[in-house]
Amino acid sequence: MTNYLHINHPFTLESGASLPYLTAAYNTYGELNEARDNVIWICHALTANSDAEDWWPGLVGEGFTIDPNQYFIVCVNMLGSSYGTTSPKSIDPDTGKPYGLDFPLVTTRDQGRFFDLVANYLGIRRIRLLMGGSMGGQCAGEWACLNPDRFDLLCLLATNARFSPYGIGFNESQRMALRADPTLGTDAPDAGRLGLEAARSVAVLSYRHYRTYHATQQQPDADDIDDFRASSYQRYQGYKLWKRFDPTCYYALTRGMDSHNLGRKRGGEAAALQKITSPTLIISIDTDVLFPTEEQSLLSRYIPNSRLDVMSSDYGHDGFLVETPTIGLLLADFLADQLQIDANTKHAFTDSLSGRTFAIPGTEEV
Ligand SMILES: CC(=O)SCCNC(=O)CCNC(=O)[C@H](O)C(C)(C)COP(=O)(O)OP(=O)(O)OC[C@H]1O[C@@H](n2cnc3c(N)ncnc32)[C@H](O)[C@@H]1OP(=O)(O)O
Ligand SMILES: N[C@@H](CCO)C(=O)O
Repeated sequence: MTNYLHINHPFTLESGASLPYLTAAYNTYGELNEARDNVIWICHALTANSDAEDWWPGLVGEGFTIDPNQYFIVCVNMLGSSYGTTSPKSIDPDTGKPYGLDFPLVTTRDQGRFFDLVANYLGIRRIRLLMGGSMGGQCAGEWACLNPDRFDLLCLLATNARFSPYGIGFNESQRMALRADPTLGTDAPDAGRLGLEAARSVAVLSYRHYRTYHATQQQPDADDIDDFRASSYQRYQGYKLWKRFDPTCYYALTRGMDSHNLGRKRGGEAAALQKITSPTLIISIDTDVLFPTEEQSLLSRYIPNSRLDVMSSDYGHDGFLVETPTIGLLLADFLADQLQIDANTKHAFTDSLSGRTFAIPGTEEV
C-alpha cells in the first residue's frame, strides 16, 4: 500500500527555486526491528514508483534477497515523478493550476536531499543498505555523498558518477520529440501523447542492445518488405508508457537526470566518490550502451571500499530490472561478506554492523 507524507514547509532546490510544500509517496515492507538496524532503502529509476515489490519482482519480496521477513524495506517515489510525490501534476499555488512544464528543475542532488529529509520525517536514522539502479543509482550516489555516515552498505547498479554527453543527447532527443507535440502541457485531451510515445521509442533503443532486438524482434518472414515486428515493438513501448506516465513528468525527470554530476562543487568526481565510506557493491551490465562498464569502473576506482561485478546479459541497460536472479545472488554474496563469517569455527559469526554474535548465520544469537 502506498502511503503519503506531507511536509508543510518550503524545499529550496539547487537552482534556487523553491517548492512551497512537499508530498512524498512511499511504500514500506516488513518491520523495523528493535535495534532499528534492518533498513534497506531502494531508489527507483526513471519511470518506476515506490512499489518496489511490483517493479523489482524476483529481488524484492518474500523468499528473495531483499526479503521483508528480514528487512524493513523503504522506497520513496522521487520528486517530479508521476506516482504521487510532488511533481508537474501538482497544483502550483501561484496559478492554482498544475505546474506542467513550469515545474522547477529538480537535480539528482535535490533528490538525495529530498530522501534525506523524508528519512528524518519517517524516523529512520541509520540505513543498512542503500541501493538503486540507473537514475535511482544516481540519486543514491548523491545521497551517499551528502550524508555518508547514514549508510552501512551501498549497492549501485548500471549507474554513473556523472551523466554522459551521450546520455544527455538521448534525453534531449526525447524532449525534442515531446516538444514537437503541440499539445504537450496543454489541457487538450490526451495532451502530449504522441510526443511521449515517440520519446519512449527513442529511449528504449538506449535501454536495450542490438542483441536484444536480434533475439526477440526478428522478422518471421524474410521476404517481408514492410510492417516489421521491430516497428510494432517500438510503437507498443511508446503506447505502454503513455498508459501509465505523464508527459510533463517525463520531461522534468529527464532534465534532472541530465544534471547528474556527483563532482559538481565537490572538487570533481574522484573527490566526491572518495567521500563514500560504506562498503559498496557496484553492478555493471556488459551490454549496457547507456551506462557502459567504463562508468562503473570509474565508480569502483574511486569509492574506497568497493567491489565491481560485471554481469553478462543480452538485455542491455534495463538488465538491472530484469536479471534479478543474478543480481540477487551478487547481492546475497556481498551481504554475506559483510557478515564476516568466522572462517575458523564456521559455527559463529559477528555481524560487523550490529556487533551482535550469532551461532548460525541469521538464527540464534549467542
Ligand atoms: C503501474 C506500473 O506499471 S508501474 C511501473 C512498471 N514499470 C517500471 O517500474 C519501470 C521499469 N520497468 C521497465 O522499464 C520495463 O517494464 C522493463 C524493462 C522491466 C520490462 O519491459 P517490457 O516492456 O515489459 O519488456 P519487453 O521489452 O520484453 O517487452 C514486452 C512487451 O512488449 C510486447 N511486444 C514484444 N514484441 C512486440 C512486438 N513486436 N510488437 C508489439 N508488442 C511487442 C510484449 O507482448 C510485451 O507486452 P506486455 O508488456 O503488454 O506484456
Ligand atoms: N526502463 C527504465 C529506465 C532506464 O533506467 C525506466 O523506465 O524506469
